[in-house]
Amino acid sequence: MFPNITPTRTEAWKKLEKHFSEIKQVHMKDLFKEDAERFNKFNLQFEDILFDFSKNRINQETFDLLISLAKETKLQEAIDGMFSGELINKTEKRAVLHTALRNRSNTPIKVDGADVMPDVNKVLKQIETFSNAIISGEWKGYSGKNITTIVNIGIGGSDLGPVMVTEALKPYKKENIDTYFVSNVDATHIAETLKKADPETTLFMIASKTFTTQETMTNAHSARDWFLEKAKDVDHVKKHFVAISTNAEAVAEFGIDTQNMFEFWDWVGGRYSLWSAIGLSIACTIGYKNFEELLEGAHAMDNHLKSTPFEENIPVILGLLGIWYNNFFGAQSNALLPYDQYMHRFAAYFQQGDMESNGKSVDRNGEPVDYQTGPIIWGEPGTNGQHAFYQLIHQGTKLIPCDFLAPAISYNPLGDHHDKLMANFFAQTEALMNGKTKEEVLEELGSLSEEEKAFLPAFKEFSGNRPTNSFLFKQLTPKTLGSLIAMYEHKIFVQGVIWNIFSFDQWGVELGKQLAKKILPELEAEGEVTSHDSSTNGLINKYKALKK
Ligand SMILES: O=P(O)(O)OC[C@H]1O[C@H](O)[C@@H](O)[C@@H](O)[C@@H]1O
Repeated sequence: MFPNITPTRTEAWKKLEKHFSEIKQVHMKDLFKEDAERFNKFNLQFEDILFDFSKNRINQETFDLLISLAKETKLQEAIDGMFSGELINKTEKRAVLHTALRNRSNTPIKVDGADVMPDVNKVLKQIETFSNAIISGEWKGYSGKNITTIVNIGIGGSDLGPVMVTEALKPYKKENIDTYFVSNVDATHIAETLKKADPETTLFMIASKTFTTQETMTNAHSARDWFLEKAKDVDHVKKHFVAISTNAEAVAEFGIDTQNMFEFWDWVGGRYSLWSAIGLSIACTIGYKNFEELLEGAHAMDNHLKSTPFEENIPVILGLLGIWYNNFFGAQSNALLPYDQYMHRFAAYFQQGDMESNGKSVDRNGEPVDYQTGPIIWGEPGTNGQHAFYQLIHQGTKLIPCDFLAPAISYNPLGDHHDKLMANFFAQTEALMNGKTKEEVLEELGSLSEEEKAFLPAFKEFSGNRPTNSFLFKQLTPKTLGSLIAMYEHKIFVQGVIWNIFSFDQWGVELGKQLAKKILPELEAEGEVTSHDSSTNGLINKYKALKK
């Protein structure tokens, strides 16, 4: 049985509250001074990834109490439940098995008594065959030319993962294939993309789990119209349109040959679907072997989560540290700061991953929670972020726990760029931890007037004691990226279990969708709209007047 325990009622939580009142004033600087072994105690190595969590506002007691919180909330049972195909997404009565998509050991995983692995392997084979045919040029467009452009049309989970991964793994990109992503229903997105495409050499991937999403269907129809304007014959559609979906009926209705459909299943959540056929654009961009490496990396992290004691379990510790700041220090957000330009969509990807999963305010019994749940996720790659928002992280009134991520080896070994980049990474985490005292400021101000010395230090002081996690890995290979993504996926899972919320549904995105459907005909009809509140009526009517 999946656990259902209110975290705030556990012994560990009560102890953590008491412990928090004792440790909240303690400065990390002193913790480092007191213990020369602190780094050694609070770092873990997973394959090529070093996880340093020593720059956190914790001591051994905090760590032990957090681990007991995970144990008391029966996290291990929850992990076992997810991996074994239990219907843990209870509000949708579904299993949660993105881990099966990358189950490289191929052990049977059962949903409703049937092993899902044969189907998973069948679709993987289909992805392999198809991506090889596209990359090799064996697959031809209607006029006999090779495919050179892929346009993936999807949104949310059917877009963000492939966007993030194809950007992150650009060094592995096949030279003869250019991949674009269209998500927004704003016509600008598709119009600007199609300017770069030629119908004879373009392949559209219509990616939608439900195949009913308004944005995706609208873009798909516009793409089809654009294609047919030149290709003329509807029979040519099958060479230029493939579908990725769980909804075969809707795919056929759209006019895509179901032979060109790549299936996935309702036990794959949209935001956890890049490992499924939704990853087809990834495989066609970087090659199937590299896509498989991505799966390997994720699988290795899955095994780590499943079978490593919590004390050495990276996603578990990452999740617990997040809870420590979120629920005890009152931190509201978590910044993801990759020092790798290729990872520039990483934070955007986990905005959906984390916020759609844990942005919930009722527990597993349907009762409102009286404690904080999912954080706001944000971030930009370093050093851009440094020159934009780090001011607030260093000296603002909000505590913002940050994750720094970087490779030791750059794919672009140009001059001393990478050392400079990394010098900034290390300097930032050090500065956030140490801060700068009044004495240090005064020393720097040596030659200034007494008046300035009295006035300026208040502004130039840094309190420090701002927590960071550091992830330093050898190089951003497909395998390492797979592990990093799975690590954050599992961090989200761990937190959802402890907060006793359902992490795998997303009812909160429905209301806006429903209302938009209702408003659309009102925009197209003649006359004034009066069916809403005065603000909404006013805006709609102004819009109708302006667009005339
Ligand atoms: O793949 P689909 O079905 O088009 O859904 C796209 C997105 O729609 C909604 O915003 C949510 O349900 C997301 O989780 C999902 O990723």
